[in-house]
Amino acid sequence: MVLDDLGTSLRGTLDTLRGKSRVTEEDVDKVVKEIQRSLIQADVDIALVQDLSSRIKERSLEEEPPGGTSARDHVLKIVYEEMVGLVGDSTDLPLEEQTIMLAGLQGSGKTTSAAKMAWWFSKKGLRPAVIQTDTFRPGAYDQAKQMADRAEVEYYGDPDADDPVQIAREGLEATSDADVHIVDTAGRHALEDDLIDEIEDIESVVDPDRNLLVLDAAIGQGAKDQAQQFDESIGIDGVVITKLDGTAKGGGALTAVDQTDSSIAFLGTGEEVADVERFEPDGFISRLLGMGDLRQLAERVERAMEETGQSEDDWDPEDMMSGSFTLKDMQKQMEAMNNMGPLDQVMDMIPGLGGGLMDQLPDDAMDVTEERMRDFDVVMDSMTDEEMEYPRAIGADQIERISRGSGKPEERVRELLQQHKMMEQTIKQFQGMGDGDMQRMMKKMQQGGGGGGGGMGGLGGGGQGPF
Ligand SMILES: Nc1nc2c(ncn2[C@@H]2O[C@H](COP(=O)(O)OP(=O)(O)OP(=O)(O)O)[C@@H](O)[C@H]2O)c(=O)[nH]1
Repeated sequence: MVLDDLGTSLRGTLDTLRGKSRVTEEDVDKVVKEIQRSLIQADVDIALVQDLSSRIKERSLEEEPPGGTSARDHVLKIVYEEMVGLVGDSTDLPLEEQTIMLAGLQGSGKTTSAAKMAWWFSKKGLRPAVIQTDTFRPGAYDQAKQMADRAEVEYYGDPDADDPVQIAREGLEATSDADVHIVDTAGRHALEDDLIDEIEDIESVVDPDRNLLVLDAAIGQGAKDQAQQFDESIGIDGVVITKLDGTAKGGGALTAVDQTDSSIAFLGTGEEVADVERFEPDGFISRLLGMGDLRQLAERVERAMEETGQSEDDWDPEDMMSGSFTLKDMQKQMEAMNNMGPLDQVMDMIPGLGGGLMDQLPDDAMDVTEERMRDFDVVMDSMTDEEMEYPRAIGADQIERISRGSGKPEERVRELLQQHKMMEQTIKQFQGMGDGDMQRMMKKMQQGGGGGGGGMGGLGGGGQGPF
């Protein structure tokens, strides 16, 4: 993820401010240096970095922290606000009828992003259609069709046609019952004149409400020229940054946003249709700084529940808080959790778990955890209903039988029981709390994760369950 190590290094530096009530110039210099180092490593334009640094420095030293705010929280709040300012607002995308055209170089992730965005709009209750106008790359038609099928959205393309403008025109007609049209265009190795001519022709037929530039996060400063040319030709309203799962960069995309005076619309975090996030500056920066992102977490939980066929009512945290927590509950949660995406991405969204705690784990710890979760699932399938309901009553003989039945070592069965016990205890701590207590607890978790001054923008909403 972009700027991955910023949260950790910054937290280390900010921790040196603990206990201080005022910041000195030297303190702020240290913080600013950390930020500069991370941003430059992530390919953010030097001029942008310098601007940001001087604003953080100036504000930290000149602004008077509100009474009772520690020096650490004062600086963190300013860093947070300035970073949110650096990434800018999210591209305005009303949930209504519209046509979006995608532009970008070959391999930037346009086709994948078209399907992901269509999937995203469909989850918001709209009826999207993807129109593939790429006649240049063999296989583009099939790839786009497969992705659209996976996203379960309407698709139009014509593998035999060679005029993209005609495909666009026919595609819009053929999908006239859809309300969101996403038009994918051909890419090239580099920006060639014929690509620009082609995209301008398609644009004049499609008459899109928004043009989004799709950029690979690893692009670096080359993004600047590309963004400028596309902007001059068709006008860019927003940027989709793809492949954020595979790089610690992403700064080039920020340059493109700056260059086109636009904003970020979506983030791509994997190859599957569901690996997409609507860009939300406050949540994104919170996560980056290790403060979690409850809004994204809540959205993933909601989707995961939909996929497992559970409704909010089946999984009401209040219910779980008042009753006993059985292995059946644990299995349900694990299933939902699996549907939420890679564990490390999910963990980053949990206040108090993002950044710091994760960084202390060895690199393969998450793989081990995912593997272990799969094993737990197999182990649970070998248990009787009664064992699932009353795991505390499981004795040595039963452990041996379950181990044999599941083909997993006894050690795994014990680990599962141990894990269940720990979760049950966590839930007990939550039990009996009123809403206000719950909020205080959430706030505390945020602060524990380096969040400092509570109430920072956008961290409302609620994660559910103890994971
Ligand atoms: N890991 C990861 N891979 C991605 C992401 N988005 C796209 N890809 C992969 O990047 C490769 C190129 O993506 P495409 O969607 O085909 O790119 P394109 O811009 O349509 O390419 P052209 O049609 O050739 O212009 C594919 O292998 C995708 O699976 C992402 O967010 N994460």
